[in-house]
Amino acid sequence: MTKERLYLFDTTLRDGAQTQGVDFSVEDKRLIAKLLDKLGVDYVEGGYPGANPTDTNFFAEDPGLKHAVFTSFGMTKRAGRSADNDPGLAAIFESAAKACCFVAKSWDFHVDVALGITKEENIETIADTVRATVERGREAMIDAEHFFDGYKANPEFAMACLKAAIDNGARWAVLCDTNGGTLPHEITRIVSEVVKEIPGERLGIHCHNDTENAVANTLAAVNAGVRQIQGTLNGLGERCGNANMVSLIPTLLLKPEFADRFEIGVSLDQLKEITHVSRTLDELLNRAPDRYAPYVGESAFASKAGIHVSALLKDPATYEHVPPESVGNKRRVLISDQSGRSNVLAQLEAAGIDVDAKDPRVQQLLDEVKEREYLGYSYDGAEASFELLARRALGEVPDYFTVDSFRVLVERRYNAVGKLVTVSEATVKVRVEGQKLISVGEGNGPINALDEALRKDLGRYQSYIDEMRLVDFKVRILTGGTEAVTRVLIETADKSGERWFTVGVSPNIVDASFQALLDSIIYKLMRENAPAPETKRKPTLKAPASS
Ligand SMILES: CC(=O)SCCNC(=O)CCNC(=O)[C@H](O)C(C)(C)COP(=O)(O)OP(=O)(O)OC[C@H]1O[C@@H](n2cnc3c(N)ncnc32)[C@H](O)[C@@H]1OP(=O)(O)O
Ligand SMILES: CC(=O)C(=O)O
Repeated sequence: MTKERLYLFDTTLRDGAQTQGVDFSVEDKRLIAKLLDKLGVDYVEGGYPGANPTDTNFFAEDPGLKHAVFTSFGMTKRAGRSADNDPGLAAIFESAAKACCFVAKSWDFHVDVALGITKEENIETIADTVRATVERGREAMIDAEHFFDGYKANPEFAMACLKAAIDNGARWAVLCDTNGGTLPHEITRIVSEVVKEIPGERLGIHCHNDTENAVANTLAAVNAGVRQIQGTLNGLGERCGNANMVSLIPTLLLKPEFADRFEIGVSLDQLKEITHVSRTLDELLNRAPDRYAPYVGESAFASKAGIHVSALLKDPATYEHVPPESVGNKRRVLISDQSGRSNVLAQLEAAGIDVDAKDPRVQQLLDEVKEREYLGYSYDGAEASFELLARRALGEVPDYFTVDSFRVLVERRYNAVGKLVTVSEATVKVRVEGQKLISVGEGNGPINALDEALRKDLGRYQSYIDEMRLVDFKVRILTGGTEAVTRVLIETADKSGERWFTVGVSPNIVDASFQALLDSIIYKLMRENAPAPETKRKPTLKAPASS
């Protein structure tokens, strides 16, 4: 069966820039455009030339896309003036864009209230704008704004707007659910009616996510006949965002209902880049990646429940809807009080710890995890602390150094220029192979000061930890066992980009933080194969008697 072509139109750089808190520079735009091009999307809509200096500059040069069509956005010409005389259109036509996508009103209520013109004038603005674009040798298309609301209110007018574009040479008329309130069954019904008059290969879909149905609505529109999909990376976009390309692309390529019928510009090899693309965008925007994002989130293939893990290890298909590698993601097995022996074995194997499945220490370790979780520890987000717990149980963690004591002072005082300041100072006394070391650290808070002091001088181990940095620090007060305790989760990173998570629990926040900081340093020393001191630590769990 020959497959039909579906076209992907990415609007991260335009609708995505309409996300609260998102602000792209020209350089960001160039980088993302290249990323999208490499991924294999068909159109990269880069913004609105003439609307602001960033977009005008971005459109001044061709970004050198190899596959995607460089596309501008803009509104149709103002009523009452010709397309040749419209300054908004002039800026778009001066740009390096090869295709132009115009937002066109298709809801009579909007024509009346927002534009204050007649329906006939609106149709004429669409027709003239498209004609002028085609005359200049550019590919023209319209985003029929509020199409679904417009169709419900006045289907004849909504259809006339689409036809004004198509009849004057637009390659695409894109049906927009601008307010994002349309539901999948309505999309199916309306698109099925539209394709009776305009062929699906001239129609696109643009859905907003205000009822969390943008992806579902997009797929419903494809099933009903449209052949262009608009969306954004990570679902960025006005208000609640747009249809998420990062969810749509894997669905189109991996789900037989779509993969067997359609072809897209992204290959299965390119699909393996999608996790990287999604995280690169977050990195660029300084946003924490959504851990729970379908396909690409860190938790998308993370299994926690013992019953899941036990089956997953027999065959991943038991609990995975697609293989994580297909989207460049990874399988993760979590450890917690929801675990069984299978979780422990999988984690040990992932950490490179060789233990026989029948070794009684596996059950002992599981019991210890459950007991510690009851006391307030949480290992499903602190894999480095779990690995240390396991290796300590097996006697594999050297006593690199010993902390004799620490002290933290918090002082509020007037400084030399008479300003009231709160300063924190920490002193840590450690012993490294018999050598006593005392370090003092200052910080904007007690934990920061403690971290500074602890990592200031570890003697022969200092070079291994020089490039560590504390990335995140989360505190929760909870009831551990029967007492109120503080749980501190610390994320640490090093220069290579590796990140690891450790946990500490205590009724005292400084003590809990200190435990997590210590775990973080010891984990790093262990990963770096730092030389062990002469004396080896005894296992905390007894090895089985040899037979
Ligand atoms: C559905 C969408 O997401 S559309 C998103 C469009 N993107 C943006 O708005 C972001 C960039 N926009 C901008 O920088 C500015 O809005 C500009 C430069 C485009 C226009 O700025 P201004 O001229 O100051 O107008 P302002 O933003 O206040 O109002 C929009 C004007 O466009 C008119 N307009 C809106 N849609 C259309 C359309 N499809 N065709 C013609 N005119 C339109 C409105 O009636 C309004 O006109 P008015 O000022 O005569 O009332
Ligand atoms: C064009 C567009 O972004 C919309 O109608 O939502």
